[in-house]
Amino acid sequence: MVTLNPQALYPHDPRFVLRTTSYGGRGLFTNENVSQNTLILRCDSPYASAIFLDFRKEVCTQCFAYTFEFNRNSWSIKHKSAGVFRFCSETCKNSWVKCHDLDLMDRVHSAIARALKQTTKSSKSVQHWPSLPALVTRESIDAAWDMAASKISVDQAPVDMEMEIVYYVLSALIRHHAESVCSSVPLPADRAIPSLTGTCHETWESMLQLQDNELSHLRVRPDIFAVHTHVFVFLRSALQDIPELNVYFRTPNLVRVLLARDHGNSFGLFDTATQGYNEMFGWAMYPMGSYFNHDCNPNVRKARNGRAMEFYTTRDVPAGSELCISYIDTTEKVHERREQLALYWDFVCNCKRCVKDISSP
Ligand SMILES: C[S@@+](CC[C@H](N)C(=O)[O-])C[C@H]1O[C@@H](n2cnc3c(N)ncnc32)[C@H](O)[C@@H]1O
Repeated sequence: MVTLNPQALYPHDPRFVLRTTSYGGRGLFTNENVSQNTLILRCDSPYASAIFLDFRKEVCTQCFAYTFEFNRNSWSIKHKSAGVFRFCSETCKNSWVKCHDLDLMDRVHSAIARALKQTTKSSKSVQHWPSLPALVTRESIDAAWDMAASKISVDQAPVDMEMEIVYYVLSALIRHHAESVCSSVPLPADRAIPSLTGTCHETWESMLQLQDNELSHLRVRPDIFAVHTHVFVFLRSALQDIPELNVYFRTPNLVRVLLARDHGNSFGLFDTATQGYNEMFGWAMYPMGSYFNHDCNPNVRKARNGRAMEFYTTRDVPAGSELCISYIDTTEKVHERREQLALYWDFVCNCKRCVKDISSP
């Protein structure tokens, strides 16, 4: 059971406070006047992330630089571990190497490769799998998870989209393991996890404090249940001989709470060079950045800066105001904006601009 203590979440910065809003759970408010273009939050590194499989050769694992922005086809600097990780420079490769337990990474990636060989490839999502009943409730989701978790292994390999979630979950669990090692045996300074010492203190605990969107999401997308449970059973079977990680699969709880917070809280990773249409090549969770509610006339904008996500005010903001970003393209008309927010974010936007636009179309 997670105890929500929102006030304790921004202890490092007394300028901001989390409060419950009348319309959309908690929101982040400023205690002071903030002038335009102020950097109000910098999240140095995501807690969990994944690059879409199609982009793995083109996106730097460390700084997320995208080859397209540099007129190249792929990054050639690889880490020997299964050839999965590509980097734009030796500096990025070295930064990544410093923050990872390479022996563990090697064993995990060999285990995943072995598990993939033992399953059959299919272009369809998992077949003959427990599904959710028509009435989706907490209880029915619990029962369906128990049923799915009672499966010992899977015959069918995860499809590409599921493999991306496999890597996303792995990134979080490897990080969670590193935190537990850090808290018992402090790592030498040059092996410290950067974002634990950076502006934001992202931890498993800060991930747990995010809004749980499992029920609302599965009501809209019940098909995602098979995806999540397939990922869990596949990973549990693949990692059974990895003692550092197999402890996280004794029950589905850890993977489930992580995935329950992925939807609705994670950020798309987009290229930063293109004007107008930006290409999305992956997604990432920056827990401290996930308290900004949406507004169609936002006073905060987000900007990815390498691996970091930064948040800047778009105008002068008076003390006491809520700080909001936009989750969508706000140049769209009100009906399109509301449709997108309902479809992808499961809420009806009632921001001042939407209310005004609806009453005077
Ligand atoms: C990234 S979280 C923002 C923080 C969240 N309110 C909380 O308490 O953790 C996104 C979720 O906040 C709520 N939300 C954000 N903006 C909203 C809005 N304009 N109207 C209604 N709900 C909103 C929705 O539940 C959405 O899925």
